[in-house]
Amino acid sequence: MSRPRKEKSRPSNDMTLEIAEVAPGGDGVAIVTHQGERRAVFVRGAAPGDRIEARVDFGPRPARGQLRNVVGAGVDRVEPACPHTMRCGGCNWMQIANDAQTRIHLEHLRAALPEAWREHPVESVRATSALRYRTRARVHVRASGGRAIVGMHAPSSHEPIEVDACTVLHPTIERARLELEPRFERAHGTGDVEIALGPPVENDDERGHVLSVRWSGALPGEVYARFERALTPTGETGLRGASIVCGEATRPAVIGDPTPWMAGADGSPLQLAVGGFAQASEEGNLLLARRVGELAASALSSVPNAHIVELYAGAGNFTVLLAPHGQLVAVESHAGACRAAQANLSARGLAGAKVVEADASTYALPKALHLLVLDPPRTGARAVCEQVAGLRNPPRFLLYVSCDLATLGRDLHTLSPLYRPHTLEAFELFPQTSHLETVVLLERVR
Ligand SMILES: C[S@@+](CC[C@H](N)C(=O)[O-])C[C@H]1O[C@@H](n2cnc3c(N)ncnc32)[C@H](O)[C@@H]1O
Repeated sequence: MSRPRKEKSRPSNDMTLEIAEVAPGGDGVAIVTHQGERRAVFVRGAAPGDRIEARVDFGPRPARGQLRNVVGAGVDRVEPACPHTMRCGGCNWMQIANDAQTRIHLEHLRAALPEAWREHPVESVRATSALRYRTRARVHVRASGGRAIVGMHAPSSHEPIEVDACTVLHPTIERARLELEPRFERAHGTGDVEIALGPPVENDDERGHVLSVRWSGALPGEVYARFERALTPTGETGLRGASIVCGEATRPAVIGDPTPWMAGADGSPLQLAVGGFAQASEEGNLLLARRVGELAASALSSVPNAHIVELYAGAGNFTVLLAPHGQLVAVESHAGACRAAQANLSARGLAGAKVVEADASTYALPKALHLLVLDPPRTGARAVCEQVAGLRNPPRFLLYVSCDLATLGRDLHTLSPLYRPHTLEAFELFPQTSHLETVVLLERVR
């Protein structure tokens, strides 16, 4: 007599699943029949081709599976470089080989494109470092009873979890992260700390870091005193400055110089805004920004004194490369980023470019425009693309830099009747994660 199948004695939601593919959000997807219905089950931490045991919750749609055990590894599965990957919300693709990450990203990018553009060639640009690349980190602090926990968010949660080492952080950022916990001793409350790099120096080992702290209530004086004592001079790795905003305060307490910096793609340092946007990887950004500059230059090569608008300009990462090609207006909503962009332009003798502090989504585009550059946040640029689609004379070239495939796809659909793809490039700026940076240069068809 054959033994009864083990699955039958389990509760119905403990299942063996075959992972058919990975969804753009990063989860593995299995298709199962549940109560006579075909259901998709999304599982964090799964790789394509995996056979896994999972506890499945059919309540939400799609259903959610919690990975219990990998019983058969798919060909793309690797041993994660970090032991915390299932507890930490930071890197959702540590279990997928780097080559496969790139292949899946390209599949996701193609699927997001308007159908008529899916055969267009897509270049993939690999990150030079797949570990220790993040030059910016946000960590979460919870302090009570004299002790503080500094950690990353758990997946789909705002609870900080402690990790003894983070393999994707740049060594300077990782050192700074590990120094934080004792600095918050005897504090009470919760907070977020952004860790970024200080000004570039010749020897990268001597690069300092800066902190931007946002705390729920008041912080005791001894915490400020610890940050002050930690300040280190240029030429030594350590803290260059901190900006601390507590409770409802609108102005920060400033210790040292908290200005974050990164290497600019034109070879000069680029000042960033405290609390403003910064690309996640300095090294990856050099590849990205250089390419944006090259594509703009090639699009405008036959247009003397071109009119260029750059929306979502940040602190001028691309602005300083676009400004030499014509009359440029850069639009950004963060006041500190606008000041930094202006300073970066002035430091390069490019003060003729105009920086406008405004909402890009309602910014009225000028009638004659040769190039429009967009680098929106993950929510994309729906209103801008609708405005472009309604213009009598849309810009001849549109360069869209995106960090979110879903909103990029939506916006390209709006633009597709007017434009054809000139260049499509996928930048692996966030290795070990499902996130992808995309650069799309479009040329007007009529
Ligand atoms: C993805 S970042 C790009 C910044 C810059 N291109 C860079 O590479 O550093 C998006 C920028 O858009 C800004 N932003 C977000 N919403 C905005 C809006 N409605 N209007 C103008 N700028 C906005 C953010 O402050 C941020 O600086």
